[in-house]
Amino acid sequence: MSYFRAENLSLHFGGLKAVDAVSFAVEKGEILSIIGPNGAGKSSIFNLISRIYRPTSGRIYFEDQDITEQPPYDIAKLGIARTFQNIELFENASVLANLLVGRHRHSTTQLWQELLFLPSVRANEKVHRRRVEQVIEFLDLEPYRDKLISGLPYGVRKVIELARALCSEPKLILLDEPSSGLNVEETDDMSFWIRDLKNELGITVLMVEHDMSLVTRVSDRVIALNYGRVLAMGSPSEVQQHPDVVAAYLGA
Ligand SMILES: Nc1ncnc2c1ncn2[C@@H]1O[C@H](COP(=O)(O)OP(=O)(O)OP(=O)(O)O)[C@@H](O)[C@H]1O
Repeated sequence: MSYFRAENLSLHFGGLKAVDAVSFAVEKGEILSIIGPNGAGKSSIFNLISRIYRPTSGRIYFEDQDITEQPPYDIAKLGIARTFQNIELFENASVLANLLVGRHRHSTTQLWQELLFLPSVRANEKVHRRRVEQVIEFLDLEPYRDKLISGLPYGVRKVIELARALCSEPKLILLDEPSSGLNVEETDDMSFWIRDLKNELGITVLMVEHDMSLVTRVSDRVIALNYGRVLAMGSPSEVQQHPDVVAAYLGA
C-alpha cells in the first residue's frame, strides 16, 4: 500500500473536467512533482487533497486511511500541510506570530484555559515556541524573526510561507509553485530547502511547479497532466522527453 494515493480522482465544473480520472501514488520520503500547462488541473488536485473541493468521484488515501470525506481541519491534523501559490500570510503581524499560527493544529488547550492562562497553557506555549524556533533556525530566518511580514521582500515571504507549513510538523507537504515570483538565485535556495525537507526532516513532498529546472533538480518522479488527465509519469527526464508532454507544451 502506498503512503499517499489518489484513485480515479475527478472534479467536474459543469461540463468541464478539471480533473479527469487521475490516479497516482506517492511513496514515503519521495518528492513527486506535478507539471502541466496552464489549466491542466494541477491546483485542482491540490484543492481536492486539502478538501477545498469535494471530488466528483474517486478516492484519496493517506497512510492506509480513506481521507476523501475528511473535513479540511482534519486533513491538517493527519499531518498534511500546504503552501499557496499566492502567499497567504498575515501582513501586519511579525514572522514569529505568523509561524505560531502554523502550530494551530497542535493546540491541545481550550479557549477558557487560555483566558485563565493556566499552567497547561504555559507548558503548551513553550512547546510551540521551541518548535517554531527550530523551524526558524532550519530555514535561516533568524534575521527576520521579529519583523513584520509587510516589510519583507517577496523571496523571504516565500520561505516564511514554507516555514509556517513546517511548523505544523507535517508528514506530507503540498508545495504549490514554490518558485513562482522568485529570481534564479532564490529558486536555487528554494531547491536546497525542498531537498532538505526530504533528506533532513524525512518529509514526503508533493509539488506543483512550472520551473522545469527546479522540477528536474529535486524530483524523484514527475507526473505530467493536460486537460485534467495524466499524460506521462516517470523520472524527470522520461517525462520531459515524452512525446505527448512535448506536444502539450508546444500547444500541438
Ligand atoms: N472554481 C472553478 N470553477 C470553474 N472552473 C474552474 C474552477 N477552478 C478551476 N477551474 C477550471 O479547471 C481547469 C483546471 O484549473 P486548475 O487551476 O486546476 O489548473 P492549473 O493546472 O493549476 O493551472 P495554472 O497552472 O494556470 O495554475 C481550468 O480549465 C480552470 O479554468
